[in-house]
Amino acid sequence: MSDTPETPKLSWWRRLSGGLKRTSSALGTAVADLVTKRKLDRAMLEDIEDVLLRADLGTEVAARISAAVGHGRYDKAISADEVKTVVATEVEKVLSAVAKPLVIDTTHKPFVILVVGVNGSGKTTTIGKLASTFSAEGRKVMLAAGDTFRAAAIEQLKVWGERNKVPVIAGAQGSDSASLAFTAVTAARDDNRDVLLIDTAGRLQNKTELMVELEKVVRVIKKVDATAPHAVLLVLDATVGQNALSQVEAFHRTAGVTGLVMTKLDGTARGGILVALSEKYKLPVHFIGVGEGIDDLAPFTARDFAQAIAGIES
Ligand SMILES: Nc1nc2c(ncn2[C@@H]2O[C@H](COP(=O)(O)OP(=O)(O)OP(=O)(O)O)[C@@H](O)[C@H]2O)c(=O)[nH]1
Repeated sequence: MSDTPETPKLSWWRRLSGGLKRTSSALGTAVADLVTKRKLDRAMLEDIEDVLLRADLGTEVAARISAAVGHGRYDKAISADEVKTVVATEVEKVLSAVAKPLVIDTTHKPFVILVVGVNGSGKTTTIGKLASTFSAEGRKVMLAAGDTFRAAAIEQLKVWGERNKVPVIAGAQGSDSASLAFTAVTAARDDNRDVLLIDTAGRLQNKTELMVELEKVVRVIKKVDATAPHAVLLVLDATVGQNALSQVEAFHRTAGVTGLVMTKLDGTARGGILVALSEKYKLPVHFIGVGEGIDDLAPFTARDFAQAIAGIES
């Protein structure tokens, strides 16, 4: 037995492919059942398309994959591995178009990043991880506890601030989040910070109120710097599946989302939805979260994700 520690890359891949196992196993088993002892025909392709839809890949991508599987293979035997390879190839094509790093434009000081998403999606944790990443790059970071609705969210952000040794601008629970954002952008500018990460509420009394508040936060930030926020990151929980589509719709309309972060890809994720929403909205995907720890945020790479979904060893 080897006691060589796993490389970060390997342990990260293991968690991603493990998290997407539910999707990849279901897909692998269903495809194997369909192709065994049969030659490819229209009915088989329709069945394959259904399997892909159940994996949350969306109608357009499912149709495209099934057409690619059929291409030149009618009346021939096909293996499950061949189908998986086509799935990985087609999914990678969709994701390659959106896999983009988050670029910090240093002409903005501070570069203001507003982090939005529903309650529990992983906003605060992602901010903590991003603060660590940016600090390691030598940037001066500041955090703002804009989720003034929940006392625990404020405390949680303070803990991440201490862990990263970066200042946190926070108010009392129930205080106005837009005015907190105003204070934070001003403080970050006065303190010559490179990056300001602003947390926001994921839940208020109702969805309309949440969106109204978010609009106000954006409006007020612009009073300090008309070009801000410079990035609006929507944090999506990979376990919610189809629900992610309506979240993208709502937050994009309200806050002008510039990029996505998908979290909880280490658990029992339903990551296929990232393919469907990449096809539909074409928003950049910057990072994925594969755990609760400070280092468990990785830049998004199309190939790894596509192979993990298809259940192909990287
Ligand atoms: N397994 C796993 N858990 C995560 C990941 N990201 C966040 N979490 C956990 O998900 C839970 C919710 O995360 P938060 O960061 O508090 O989510 P939030 O969006 O800020 O939630 P509110 O503050 O309630 O609006 C916490 O228990 C986190 O530790 C991830 O990538 N993987």
